[in-house]
Amino acid sequence: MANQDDQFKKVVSHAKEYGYVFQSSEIYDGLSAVYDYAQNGAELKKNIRDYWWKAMVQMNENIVGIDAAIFMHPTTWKASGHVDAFNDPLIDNKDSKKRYRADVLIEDYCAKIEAKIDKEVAKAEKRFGDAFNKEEFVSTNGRVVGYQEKINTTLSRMAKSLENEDLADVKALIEELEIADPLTGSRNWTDVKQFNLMFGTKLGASAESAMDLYLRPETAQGIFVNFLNVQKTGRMKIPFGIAQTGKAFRNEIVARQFIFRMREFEQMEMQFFIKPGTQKEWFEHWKETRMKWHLSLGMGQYNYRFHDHEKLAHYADAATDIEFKFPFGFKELEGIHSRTDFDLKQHEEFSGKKLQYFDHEENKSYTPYVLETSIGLDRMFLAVFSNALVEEELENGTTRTVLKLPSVLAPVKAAILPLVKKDGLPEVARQIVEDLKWDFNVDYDEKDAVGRRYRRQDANGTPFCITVDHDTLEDNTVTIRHRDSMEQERVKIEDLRNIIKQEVDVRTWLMKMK
Ligand SMILES: Nc1ncnc2c1ncn2[C@@H]1O[C@H](COP(=O)(O)OP(=O)(O)OP(=O)(O)O)[C@@H](O)[C@H]1O
Repeated sequence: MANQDDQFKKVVSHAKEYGYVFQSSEIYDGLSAVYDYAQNGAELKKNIRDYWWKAMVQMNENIVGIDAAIFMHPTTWKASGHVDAFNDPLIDNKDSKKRYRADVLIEDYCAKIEAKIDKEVAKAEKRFGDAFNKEEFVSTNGRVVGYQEKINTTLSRMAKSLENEDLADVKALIEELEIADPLTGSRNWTDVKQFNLMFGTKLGASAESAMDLYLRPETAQGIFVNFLNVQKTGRMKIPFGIAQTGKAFRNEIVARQFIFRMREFEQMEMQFFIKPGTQKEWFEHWKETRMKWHLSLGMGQYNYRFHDHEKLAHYADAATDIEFKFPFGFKELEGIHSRTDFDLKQHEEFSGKKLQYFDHEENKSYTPYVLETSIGLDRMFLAVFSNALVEEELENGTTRTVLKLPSVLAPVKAAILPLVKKDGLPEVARQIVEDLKWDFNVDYDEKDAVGRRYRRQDANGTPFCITVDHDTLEDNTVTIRHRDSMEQERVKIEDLRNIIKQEVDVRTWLMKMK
């Protein structure tokens, strides 16, 4: 656990030190769970967004993108169910005055038991060596079976109580399990209450005419209310999708883990409108397609897993999460939901407008079913960034910090370095910058010895360093150094553009989805 914590701390401090993520309003001591993307972070974020947009919109003839407003008519949120049901159960500790999510306290309790199971497994693995059969061990070892049962009964009781809105039982469970405030150890809890996560605001100048509004807690509803507009003006035929990226806001009770859980964040969502009855096939299709998108970035298959939901939201008939192994364990990165016709039907009812599709092949109208893929851009940023940050032991006994970002996403694609600040080398290097900047985001760096500059660019995730030396003046060649292998080769200046393009081009990466 200490290792995971250390790794996570390194991620957070590296993100600050190299201009990726800053605490918002830091000079005023920050604002809890709100972050700003800095000069490199903004580029990385934009590149992730573009990579998603190209895979979803540009590569699919039947998917189009929109950009709906953050403010929406307040009835939208009544229809969607957010006003009544977008709640988290909260509990306060009377002594520490700290507020927690009751379900998270219980889940953390279970995670601790899970850690005990892992410990037992590791011990047994050490004892039995190659003869160890994990599956058999966890299903027969008395202590492990007991732990597992405890987790199962706890989680299923919690799920049932939450579903039945039996908040008294959630509190009873916390008391029975003797769960204490993680900060102070106090068990002096208030009752569990529901807390709506939407931020409210007002539209209009005078108090009398002002209208209560919400900041959208998800981007999906902007797609649903525009469903017919897009379908008609784009002459879209089912099956088709509408995608959008944009800010969403949730007043999370406990926002923690850096940019994993924020109060202002960005989503990349796509709603795919389909014929009723075909949702199972499309659910499988999008599960597979979205996983391929993740794997195309080469961040290791073992870092991903599906988590199929047993307990479904009221609007869904199937749901799965793509979980990623963050520095603090496997957690949801993306949700794929089969949302039935719930949203369109609700908006029909609340607006009084028909939101149906006329199917020319079947010669009838129906309310389409919807398959949703929804991923948090900030979470994806954290996945990419934390996975990329490594410390490597080098042959000469030193270590280097390197940010092995997928080169298609790296903020700066190449750094151009004159070996020395004289003899006309800076001028040649500047000329290369002038030439490459039309195609790529490149950096010019002449400060410090070249070895230090290499290290700086490694830590910044720059895939290529291009060094201009005295031979360049003779034969128009430069040294190009590859970030991950540290290999260097001599190439012609005129070939640089193609060499870089081949490596960082979206096409090269997205082709891996095929
Ligand atoms: N507070 C948040 N901060 C950053 N990203 C978020 C936040 N809430 C949701 N997301 C992202 O939006 C995606 C889709 O939203 P969805 O409503 O399905 O999340 P969720 O199931 O409420 O997430 P969680 O269970 O982690 O709260 C999530 O998979 C996640 O990547």
